[in-house]
Amino acid sequence: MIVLDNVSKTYRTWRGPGVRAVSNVTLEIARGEVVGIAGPNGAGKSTLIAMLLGMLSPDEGRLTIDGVAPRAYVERNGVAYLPELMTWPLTWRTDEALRRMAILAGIPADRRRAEVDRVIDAVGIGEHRRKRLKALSKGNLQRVGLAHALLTDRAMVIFDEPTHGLDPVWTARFRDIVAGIRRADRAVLIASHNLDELERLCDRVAIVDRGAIQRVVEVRGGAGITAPRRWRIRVTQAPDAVAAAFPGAVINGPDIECTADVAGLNAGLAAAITAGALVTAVGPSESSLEEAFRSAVTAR
Ligand SMILES: Nc1ncnc2c1ncn2[C@@H]1O[C@H](COP(=O)(O)OP(=O)(O)OP(=O)(O)O)[C@@H](O)[C@H]1O
Repeated sequence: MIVLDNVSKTYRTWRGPGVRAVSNVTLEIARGEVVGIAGPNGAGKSTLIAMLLGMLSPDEGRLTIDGVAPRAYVERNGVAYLPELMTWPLTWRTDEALRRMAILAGIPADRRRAEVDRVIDAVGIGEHRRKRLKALSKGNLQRVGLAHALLTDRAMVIFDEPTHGLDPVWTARFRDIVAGIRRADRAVLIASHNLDELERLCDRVAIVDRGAIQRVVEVRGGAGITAPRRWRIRVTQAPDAVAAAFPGAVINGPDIECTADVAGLNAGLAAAITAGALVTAVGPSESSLEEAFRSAVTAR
């Protein structure tokens, strides 16, 4: 559905060579997919999103959505977009703001009230519906933005830092909301600094740095199960038995850090338990996305 073919964008300045914010990005996003974009500050995520929304044009390469330029696509079909920062007048009241957005989205008058109620309910802001936006907390304002994104039935959904400002309960609920909007005919793109969130929500995550895609990581469906990775094993008894079962393992306080694939992990644990280890917890020492991010992004 979304095709970026060698897309680049440079911000021109009066002096100097300008800033090449996006550099030769090639990526395809199909209907049915949830794709993440991760990258450090200034990596080019917002510039990519602005081009997908048709607000900026690439100055090299080709970017199409359903075969047409983004601006034409968005004008024809609309987009569900949650921006990083809310830009509506803060004197608007929550329900009135959403009603205006419903009008702009072309929702017929007889369904408008029900649709606004539905999204207010979906993001749990019923008690704030008559408040002015300026009186809302940051997290509740973010939920209003999310309500707006849920208001329309769009095939392209773009979330920019969607859980920014949300408390842990709503961060978790947001995951359910994304699970609910995943659909076979819809492409969802999520830009976030929260790798844990991207790992839980997305099928693939593009790691962007200095304007370029450094890696695309498959994060779903047990991808990488045969690849060795770092594990952290906690024991209350016989840590030496665990260390002995994993060549190169390091005992670090109550934890043992080791490297193994999933089959090796199970075999090593079985041997350690037989040798008297009492295992209380086992988990990856860092997520595979974190590992990929760390190796793909140049420190600065
Ligand atoms: N209007 C602009 N004029 C000139 N340079 C810009 C402009 N907007 C962004 N840039 C530069 O382009 C590069 C990419 O910026 P962009 O905002 O796309 O990054 P980002 O990944 O969204 O960053 P963040 O995570 O901090 O939001 C940065 O070097 C930034 O300074």
